Amino acid sequence: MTPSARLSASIDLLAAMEATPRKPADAVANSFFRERRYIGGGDRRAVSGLVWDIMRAWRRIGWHLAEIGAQATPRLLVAASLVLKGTGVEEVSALFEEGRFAAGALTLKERDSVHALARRTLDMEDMPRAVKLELPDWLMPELEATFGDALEQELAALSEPATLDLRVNMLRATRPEAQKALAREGLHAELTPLSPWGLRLSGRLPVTSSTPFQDGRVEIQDEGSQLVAAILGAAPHMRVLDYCAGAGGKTLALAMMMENKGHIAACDVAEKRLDGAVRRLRRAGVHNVERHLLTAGDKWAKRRSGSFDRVLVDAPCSGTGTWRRNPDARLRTTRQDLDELLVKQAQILDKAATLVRPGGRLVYATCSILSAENTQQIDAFLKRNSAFHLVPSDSTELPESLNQTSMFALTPHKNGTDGFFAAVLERKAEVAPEAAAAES
Ligand SMILES: C[S@@+](CC[C@H](N)C(=O)[O-])C[C@H]1O[C@@H](n2cnc3c(N)ncnc32)[C@H](O)[C@@H]1O
Repeated sequence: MTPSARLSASIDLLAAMEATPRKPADAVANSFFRERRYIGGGDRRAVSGLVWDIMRAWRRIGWHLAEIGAQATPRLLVAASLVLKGTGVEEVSALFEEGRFAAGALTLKERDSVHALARRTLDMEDMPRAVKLELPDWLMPELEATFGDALEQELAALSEPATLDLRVNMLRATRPEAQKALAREGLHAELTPLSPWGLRLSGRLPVTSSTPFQDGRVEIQDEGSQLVAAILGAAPHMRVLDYCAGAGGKTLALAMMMENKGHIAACDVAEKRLDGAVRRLRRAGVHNVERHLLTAGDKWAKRRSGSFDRVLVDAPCSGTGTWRRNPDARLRTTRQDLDELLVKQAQILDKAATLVRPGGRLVYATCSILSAENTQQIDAFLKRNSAFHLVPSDSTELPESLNQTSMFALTPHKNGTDGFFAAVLERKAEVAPEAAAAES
């Protein structure tokens, strides 16, 4: 593709995103490229790179365009993004050339806007704080309360592109073995500093076509997500429930911790997601997992009440901890979305708690950085459920810095992971009748 054809494809992709504002940008991009198989890998990466850069600067570019009285059309967003990041006006105009597959020349009005932007830079002193930080206005107080003075640093780290983390499947290989196997295919990975199973690649590399991925020695999983699985402390022969299992990302890690021994029930309300786990479980050589689709009026949970040693609630959440990967979500999340999620999380937590055996443990986790979804949910749960209390994790797989912690809130800035929260709760053992009588 010529540089102008790449701009043209970027403009089309932005228009497709604008047409489906509630759909995650990566889902729109996937269908966009599926329908245009003629766009090769290098071009696809260049087009996505440009569009993702624009999304990371969405409010700031929009603010500049509003300041000069221009409309934020996909064409102007692309042109403005280039100019505001220092590309000369003439160079940008030349990129918008005529020709088959090209972006087409800038109109007179567009040229005027580009000229008006020439004296500006992406970040300006007089921008409102929420614009500078690429946040919806309503989220500012939430995040100020969570991060205080560290807000700028935390959000800057959440704007950086994410690393690509892998979890080595110890059922199939050790970390050094997997690392060597990847290196033989040109994929150079470092050990992750916190997870004992993690490898880190920098940049978007074609991992899924590599042999170690295809034969189940490695799985894509952020280091923070690996630590959420680790904090549960699942061990061989336990009965474990992954209540919001989705496509099984954490189920796979739990099965590995259990050395494929014991039983895992992986539940979810979304059939398609749960189906997505089948191939991954097979590839990883996991065979101690039963999948169960939760439906209204289902007796499954009732029959298993109080029967699990460990229960993981990887709750549906705002996903604010994964903004590095989904920069569009930063501006798509609404106050109403959050309010609905808070209700849902509390309901799921209460339901999942009934499945924990006396003396058993429940881990509540989110990939959110908002205290409303994290510590505040735990505080409220403990007030509603006096049978539970916070306890230090008994996992032997946590790094020293998190050893025996009862709660963590990881962030890209502090830990180099996605933002993840986890809290360990224990259901108090039932007091035996004789003991109760002696106490009274
Ligand atoms: C954060 S995702 C889980 C990701 C998954 N654990 C993983 O590691 O790949 C949250 C999941 O909760 C599921 N969910 C939503 N409402 C639920 C409910 N009422 N009960 C159980 N699962 C629910 C969603 O379908 C979604 O798959």
